[in-house]
Amino acid sequence: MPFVIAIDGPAASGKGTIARALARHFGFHHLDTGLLYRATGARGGDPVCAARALSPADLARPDLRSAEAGQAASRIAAIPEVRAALVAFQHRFAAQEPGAVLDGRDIGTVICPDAPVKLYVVASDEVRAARRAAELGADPAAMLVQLRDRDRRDSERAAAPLRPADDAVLIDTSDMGIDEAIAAAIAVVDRARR
Ligand SMILES: Nc1ncnc2c1ncn2[C@@H]1O[C@H](COP(=O)(O)OP(=O)(O)OP(=O)(O)O)[C@@H](O)[C@H]1O
Ligand SMILES: Nc1ccn([C@@H]2O[C@H](COP(=O)(O)O)[C@@H](O)[C@H]2O)c(=O)n1
Repeated sequence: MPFVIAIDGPAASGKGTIARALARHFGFHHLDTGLLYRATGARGGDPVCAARALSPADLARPDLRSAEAGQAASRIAAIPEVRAALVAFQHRFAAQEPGAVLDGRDIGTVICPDAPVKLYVVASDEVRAARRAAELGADPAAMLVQLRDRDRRDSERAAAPLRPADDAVLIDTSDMGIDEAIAAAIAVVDRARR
C-alpha cells in the first residue's frame, strides 16, 4: 500500500519546497498539482476541454510559474468540470509505490482524504509576498495584492475550496528557514510511520 503525504496551503506558503524535500528524503514520487491548473489555464480556449486534453508537454511549458499563470489557474480552478477532469490523473499518481507526495489546495480534503499524513502549510501574507516577489523579481506590494486575490478566490469557491483537513498538521513557516520547515515536516512524517 503506497504511503501518501498530502500537503495543502495558500499560495507561496512553502508547500512545494517541503513537498520536494519530503519526496527526496523518503524516496517518494512528487506531484505539484498546481501545475495541472496552471497548464490548463495556459492552454486557453474552453478550460474543460483544455483540462481533458492535458499532456506531459503542457506540464513542461516554461511560462507556468509566472504570476499571470497563477491568476489564470485560480480562475479556471473554480470550475467543477475542470477539477473533475484532473482527478483520475492525481489518483493514479498517488497510487505509485513506495509512496507519493502531492501538494495543492484540496489534496487532504478531496483527492487523498485517507492520506496517513496531511500537512497544512501557512505563512503570513507579507512573508509569502516577499518570498514570491524575490523569486519572480516582482514588487512585493503588488505580489501581496495578487496573492490575497488568489487566496480569496481559492477559499471562497464552492468546488473543493482551500481549507485544512480536520486531521491536518499545521506548519507555519513565517519564522522558519527552509531547512527548519523541512525538518518539522520530516518529524511529522516520521511520527506517522512509526
Ligand atoms: N521556510 C522558508 N523560508 C524562506 N523561503 C522559503 C521558505 N519556504 C519556501 N520559501 C521560498 O518561498 C517561495 C515560495 O515557496 P514554494 O514555491 O515552496 O511555495 P508554494 O506554497 O509551493 O507556492 P505555490 O502555491 O505557488 O505552489 C520560493 O521562492 C521558496 O524558495
Ligand atoms: N490542488 C490544487 C492545486 C492548485 N489549484 C489552483 O491552481 C492555482 C495555482 O496553484 P499553485 O499551487 O501553483 O500556486 C491555485 O491558486 C489554485 O487556484 C487548485 O485549485 N487545487
